[in-house]
Amino acid sequence: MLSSAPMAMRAAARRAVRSSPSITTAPSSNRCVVGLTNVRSLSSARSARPIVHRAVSGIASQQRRGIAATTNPNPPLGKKNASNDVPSRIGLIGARGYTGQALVELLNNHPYMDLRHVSSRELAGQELQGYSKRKITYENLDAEAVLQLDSEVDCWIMALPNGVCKPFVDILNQGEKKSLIVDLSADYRFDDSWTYGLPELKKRSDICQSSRISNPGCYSTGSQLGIGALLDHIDRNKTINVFGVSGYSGAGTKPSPKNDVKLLHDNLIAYSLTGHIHEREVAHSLGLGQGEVALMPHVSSWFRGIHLTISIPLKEVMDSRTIRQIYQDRYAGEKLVKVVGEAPMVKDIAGKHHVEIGGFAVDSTGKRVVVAATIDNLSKGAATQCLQNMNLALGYAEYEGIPVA
Ligand SMILES: NC(=O)C1=CN([C@@H]2O[C@H](COP(=O)(O)OP(=O)(O)OC[C@H]3O[C@@H](n4cnc5c(N)ncnc54)[C@H](OP(=O)(O)O)[C@@H]3O)[C@@H](O)[C@H]2O)C=CC1
Ligand SMILES: CC(=O)N[C@@H](CCC(=O)OP(=O)(O)O)C(=O)O
Repeated sequence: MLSSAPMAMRAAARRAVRSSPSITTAPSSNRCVVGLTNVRSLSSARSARPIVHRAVSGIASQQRRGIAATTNPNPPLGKKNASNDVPSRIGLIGARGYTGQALVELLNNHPYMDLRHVSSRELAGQELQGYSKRKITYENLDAEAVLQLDSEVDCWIMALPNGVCKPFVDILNQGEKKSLIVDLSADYRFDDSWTYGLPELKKRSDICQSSRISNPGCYSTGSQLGIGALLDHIDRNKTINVFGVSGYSGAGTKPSPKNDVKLLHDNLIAYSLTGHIHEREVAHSLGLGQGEVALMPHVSSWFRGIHLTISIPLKEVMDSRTIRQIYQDRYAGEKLVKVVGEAPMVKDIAGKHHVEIGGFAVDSTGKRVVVAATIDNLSKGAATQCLQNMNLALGYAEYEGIPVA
């Protein structure tokens, strides 16, 4: 919950901070140093203590919020710095959808984030349910309206279908204030001016300093974490095959055969068996060539959770134990990746925030391993990863507000 101080008092405090004559712009040369220090702090925060108040405060995020760098840019863990009393103000575009709902739930439990605006064309005028920190009414916000509200928001989350959020991004790009934008769609995942927010495999320091974060989706995140640890051992002349089955929430709320519960009953539907956009995304992001990864997606009758069976060709003979150890070493300390022995089950991952990787069955040649991974498409496949990225970019401890099992 947010602090119990009345809203008016906190608003006055925020105005005071913003209008402070002592506010200056930190020299750009400081940014990288602070960013790197942040990353070190984050690692120690992860291993050292469960509760970290706004222990790291990214210069980039302070500048976005009009707050000067403090003289001590890296305050001790557990101590608040000057900006800590001011929760980050969040706008959620596409709040009616499945990922939007998952984000509302997470933000409701985040100690330093304050949801301010939620948009839905269908629910405009209705009260947002499941958010207890304040009363919020759904608004129908177009791009112009979002720009008008930008001064009241530190971070916009775009939880819109693919191909819809460009006008919002374009208009915010024109504005002077560079609020953080995290986009859940696939629209900017190949755009080099955006940061691809997969913390476990990319540079956290880049995410910390970014104001445009493209959030990888469910198949992409599960596949990359399932393959990424073995990159140095893959036979690049052969194809990595990923057989995936998703729960139907992966298809969103817009009615289609892929979320038709009647059609899915006792059924499994294969779709986009070649050329799915996430196939290209996985290869691109892992630094592999087109055609090196084959993704075969399916959807079935459960609501949330994805199972991925990944067959990886190896360039040398390896055994199961060695491979499992490679995964354990690669993901040591990562709270949202669990390496297990047996192939994980999709029923165990629903509602959880991590990815589980196991199986590690090596065939009789010793040159092919089959790895199984499970991920909740709405959590680590979308909302949890979004919050992880927001925490990093807004200067909070990476797992703040994320129930880590
Ligand atoms: N579902 C999943 O498991 C995952 C989804 N994603 C990605 O996240 C994004 C959101 O997915 P999801 O929550 O499932 O989608 P939903 O279909 O459940 O929700 C879409 C949301 O966008 C709004 N919306 C739809 N069309 C428009 C439009 N033209 N203009 C403005 N608002 C619109 C809808 O509200 P309203 O119609 O009321 O305005 C709704 O709130 C997608 O890009 C998806 O690819 C990523 C990972 C996993
Ligand atoms: C069952 C189903 O339809 N799933 C979606 C994947 C959802 C997802 O991964 O979202 P991103 O598109 O943002 O990555 C699909 O195949 O397009």
